[in-house]
Amino acid sequence: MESTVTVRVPGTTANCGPGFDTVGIACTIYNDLTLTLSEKPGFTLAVTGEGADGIPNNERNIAYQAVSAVLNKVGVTSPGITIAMHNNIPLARGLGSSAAAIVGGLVAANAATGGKLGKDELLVLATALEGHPDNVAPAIFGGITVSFTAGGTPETLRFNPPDPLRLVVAVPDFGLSTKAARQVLPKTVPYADAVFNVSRAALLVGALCQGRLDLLRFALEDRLHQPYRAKLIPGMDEVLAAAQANGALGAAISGAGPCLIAFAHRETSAAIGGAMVAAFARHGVKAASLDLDVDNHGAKII
Ligand SMILES: Nc1ncnc2c1ncn2[C@@H]1O[C@H](COP(=O)(O)OP(=O)(O)O)[C@@H](O)[C@H]1O
Ligand SMILES: N[C@@H](CCOP(=O)(O)O)C(=O)O
Repeated sequence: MESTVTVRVPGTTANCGPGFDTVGIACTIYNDLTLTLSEKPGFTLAVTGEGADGIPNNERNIAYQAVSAVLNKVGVTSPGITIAMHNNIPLARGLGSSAAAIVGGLVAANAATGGKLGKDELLVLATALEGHPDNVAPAIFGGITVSFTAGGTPETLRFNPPDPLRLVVAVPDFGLSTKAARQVLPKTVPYADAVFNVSRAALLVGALCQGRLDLLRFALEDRLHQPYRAKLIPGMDEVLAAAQANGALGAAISGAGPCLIAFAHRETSAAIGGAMVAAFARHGVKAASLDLDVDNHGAKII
């Protein structure tokens, strides 16, 4: 019997300043993945769109690994596996392309085998493949997620964004793998910096829940990862300052970077995007801007 499923998965912005490896938001930029399971033996994988040339089309592909993880978990063997992906999320920029590929594979395989796994179980598989839960959680659940591990099991608290919240992303023309951006982080941080981040992360969640967008300029401040990653993103401080000077509610690195993201009201978003791109240009970095909303659905079958 043949089963074909297409899944649309949102990109995600993780950390949101102080919420390192914890807070994530789904954004209105999407990758599509079509999976066919069949009795006819064979494996094919094709990728189009963003970064297609550099993505493996064999068993090393993380979307294929995600499909396999679900088949193993539910005890299904499929002689034939065909995967076709179309990417709109830029690769290795800090918008969760790897999480989207993983979640696309998991959700498609789960649907194609009768939907035996719930979203919580998909979160466990996705976190194991991605290594941290903050992108995969909003990619699965949509909205804003606060993820944590309890007794070794990743879990997430999901809530809707305050209305209206616009996400303006400056996307540089160079890639930075999350792995490389994690290697510059220190093993320990000063106690005062940890306390600073606890205050900001708690404020971030409170401000987003209460719609206190005026507090985001403080709530997006971070001392755990951004200061260390600044050397990987030319002009980072100036780009963040340009966003703020042009009306941003607050600004931060998106994920592990190099994208920088400003939280904004709709009416100021165009000016903020232009100012961020211009500030990158002053540091010799070509960039483009994306004007996104929060995606409230997460991955869905289309
Ligand atoms: N559609 C895809 N299929 C398979 N692998 C992908 C796909 N999209 C991204 N990846 C993998 O994820 C890597 C980028 O992940 P990462 O460094 O975490 O950055 P980000 O998730 O911020 O884009 C790519 O180099 C590629 O190996
Ligand atoms: N918490 C992670 C988030 C990585 O997000 P990505 O979109 O860059 O993959 C980190 O900061 O390393």
